[in-house]
Amino acid sequence: MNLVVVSNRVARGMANEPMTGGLAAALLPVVEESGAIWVGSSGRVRDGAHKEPFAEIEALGAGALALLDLPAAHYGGYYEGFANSALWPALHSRTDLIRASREDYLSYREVNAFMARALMRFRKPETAFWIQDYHFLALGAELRDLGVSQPIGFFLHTPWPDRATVGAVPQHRELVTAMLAYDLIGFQTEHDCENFLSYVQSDLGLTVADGVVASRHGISRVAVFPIGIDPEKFAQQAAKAASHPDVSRLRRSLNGEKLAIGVDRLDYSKGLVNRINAFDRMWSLQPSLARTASLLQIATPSRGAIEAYGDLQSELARLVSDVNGRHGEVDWTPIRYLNKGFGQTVLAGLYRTAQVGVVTPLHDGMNLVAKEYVAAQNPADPGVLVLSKFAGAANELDAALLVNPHDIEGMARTIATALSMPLTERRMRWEEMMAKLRASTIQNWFADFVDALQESHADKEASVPLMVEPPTLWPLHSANLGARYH
Ligand SMILES: O=P(O)(O)OC[C@H]1O[C@H](O[C@H]2O[C@H](CO)[C@@H](O)[C@H](O)[C@H]2O)[C@H](O)[C@@H](O)[C@@H]1O
Ligand SMILES: O=c1ccn([C@@H]2O[C@H](COP(=O)(O)OP(=O)(O)O)[C@@H](O)[C@H]2O)c(=O)[nH]1
Repeated sequence: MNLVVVSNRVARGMANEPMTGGLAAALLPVVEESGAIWVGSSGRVRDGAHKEPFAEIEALGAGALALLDLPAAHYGGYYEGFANSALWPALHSRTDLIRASREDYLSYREVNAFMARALMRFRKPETAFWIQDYHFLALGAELRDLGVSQPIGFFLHTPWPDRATVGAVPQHRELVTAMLAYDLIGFQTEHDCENFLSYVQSDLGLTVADGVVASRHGISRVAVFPIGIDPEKFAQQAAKAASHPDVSRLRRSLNGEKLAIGVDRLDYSKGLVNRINAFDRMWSLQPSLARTASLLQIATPSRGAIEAYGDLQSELARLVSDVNGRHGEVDWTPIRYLNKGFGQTVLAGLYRTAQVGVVTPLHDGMNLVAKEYVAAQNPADPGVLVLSKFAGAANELDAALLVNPHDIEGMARTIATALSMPLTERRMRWEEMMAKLRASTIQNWFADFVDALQESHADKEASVPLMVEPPTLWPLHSANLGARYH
């Protein structure tokens, strides 16, 4: 099989450069090993690109990376507009932040159609396409319109919210209908899957049986594939990074003080404000923790051209300065706040230096930082993970100290508990979490999805004759909707 992986964000094979987000970080090693072609945005735009797609192609491990210049006229409406100001807030249940214009939607559809045309260059008879994330909900349907009959799978890295929240996106019906062109639709959690199937049944009136949806596109299988990391590789990196200058400088600066660490894109879904408020509350409730425990918060700038992100950056800067002003001492800064990115090797060393990892999103598809923090720990003296129950990672990492990020006082107490947890309990919890990470690696995730895609496609091919007479074989909930979709 010849695999073509498509995502908006791609990573080049440079381990010492900061990754922009978990999708690129997770895919890089597996795409490198698999020999797939990875197609994504070059980050540059080009006038008239839609007439003739331009791709710079470079080697990536056993495969290749194709970096496409996206059409200049539509890039803003697609990326900052519809993808990140309509879909992202909706998918993270922030309907108050949705900014959805018809123009942006059309740009989004233009870029999906453009990507489909660009992909034709990589299509062979044995090609399977694997499309990543909310930037390309309609790409499968565009490919089918171009006559692609090969397997096409889709994986969503973010949460999929409840029906009412999906319904807040004006074009929800068109988009979800387009998604049904995929043979396989993967989600991070069981809950996301259930929400999607409930939408498809109730809002589109389609039949669902055993996770399989029947629509005018044929059948699509919906299943859960929780994304993982390579825990052994991360553990090795963390041990090696102890001598990295940034890591040793951090250790020296601590003077025996305990450290909590947070590493996030500067995004409103990550619960950064709530987290800082929880530390503020902790130092107020337990003044003995002042001077003895501090927070290192790395908040990597993200999507800075979008107003909600700019507002959050200003709010956090004010909040951190206020907390440091109130709790700080001449020789002690409670929160070290960094607005920059680090390479993963250094990050691994920073995670291992910290006694507590704090990951407190309000909603998060998975959150790989939570998994990386666990993998980076010293097995003889592991740190404690404080994890939001609203991160996808909480399904597997239930031996973490799970918190509700809306409960500031509860989080403050839990962080204090984590800072003083005895070694036996830390080891017990860490071993349990590490076993889960080893059982569900990024390599397994990749292989499981690709296998399931082949199977789903074979099932779809076998089911085509059945679709000729849908009313008998695929009874619908409502005759009206049936007429529209079959
Ligand atoms: O590409 P950007 O706009 O800079 O954003 C970075 C990525 O953010 C999101 O990452 C998600 O994928 C992770 C891996 O599955 C998951 O752990 C996390 O919960 C998600 O938020 C986004 O979904 C990606 O498309 C972006 O590239
Ligand atoms: O300065 C940084 C901050 C983050 N990351 C990486 O970015 C990814 C973040 O993924 P996560 O799933 O936690 O969240 P996302 O940003 O994708 O929403 C992780 O692999 C981090 O190691 C990085 O390389 N450098």
